[in-house]
Amino acid sequence: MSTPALAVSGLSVRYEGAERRALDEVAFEVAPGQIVGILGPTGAGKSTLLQCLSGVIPRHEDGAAMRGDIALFSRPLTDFAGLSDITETIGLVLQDPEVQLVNTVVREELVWGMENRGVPVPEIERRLSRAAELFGIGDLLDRFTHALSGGEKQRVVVASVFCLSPRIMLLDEPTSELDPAGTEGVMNAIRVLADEGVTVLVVEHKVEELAVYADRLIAMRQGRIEATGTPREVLMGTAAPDRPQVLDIALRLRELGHWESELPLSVPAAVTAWEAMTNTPHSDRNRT
Ligand SMILES: Nc1ncnc2c1ncn2[C@@H]1O[C@H](COP(=O)(O)OP(=O)(O)OP(=O)(O)O)[C@@H](O)[C@H]1O
Repeated sequence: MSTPALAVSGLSVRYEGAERRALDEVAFEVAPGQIVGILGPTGAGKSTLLQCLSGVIPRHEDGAAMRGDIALFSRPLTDFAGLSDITETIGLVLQDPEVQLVNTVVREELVWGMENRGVPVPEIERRLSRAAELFGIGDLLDRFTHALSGGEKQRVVVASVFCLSPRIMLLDEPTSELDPAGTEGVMNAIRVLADEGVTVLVVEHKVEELAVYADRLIAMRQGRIEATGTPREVLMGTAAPDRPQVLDIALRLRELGHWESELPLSVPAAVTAWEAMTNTPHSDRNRT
């Protein structure tokens, strides 16, 4: 691999008074421009991992003892002067968007971080209109942040981190409050950014979406990495915490001798495979 965007080794965290480690000897690398999906049941350590990668632990979390090494583009995290220095490279979107919204109006929310960084006005305007287009928030720019729905808040928070133009984005369940269309919109935007070279780590419970959009998955349990690889490798393996329902159905059909094609990880892939197997276009089946 060329210089990894992220390199983690021997990363362990124990919260004060906790019986077990929240992270236990975690190690992995991520290439620039990849989307890595992080899966795992509640308490697996996913959020703790993102907080370590963004320097929140240990710098802003006294109650967590951390050891191990993290490097962003080969630069050890310990070499960064402070959180504001780290956020030049890495942007974190927390699980709860309320915590991250600090301005009254959406446009101010998107602009203030750029102004604080001294981004020139024409560039602020450019990023603002790109964010509005990518995350579908053009009609929200003049709304009060407190009056947005949960899903709207999530899109605004992701867009405001995008506006800071980080090389790595860490997203903690960025679509938990979004409907299927909103989820697809955010995932598509993430794909566009990754294709432009931004590295994205996204914690998600929506496994079908991860199967489609992620280049790699990391499956965690009890602070450890249980499996890592392509979505197919991880979701077909025994360590997968969840499987897309469509994959389970196709597996069952295969056992019964009714599914000859490659096993699908998403509904569109299943439809395409079904069309090929039955020689029946999906739209025709809808009409009959
Ligand atoms: N601030 C904290 N103080 C003490 N223990 C914590 C703290 N934050 C997390 N933990 C514990 O660390 C472990 C990992 O938590 P973490 O939030 O990282 O898991 P997660 O995989 O993100 O879970 P979820 O999917 O529910 O968000 C859990 O046992 C949790 O109770």
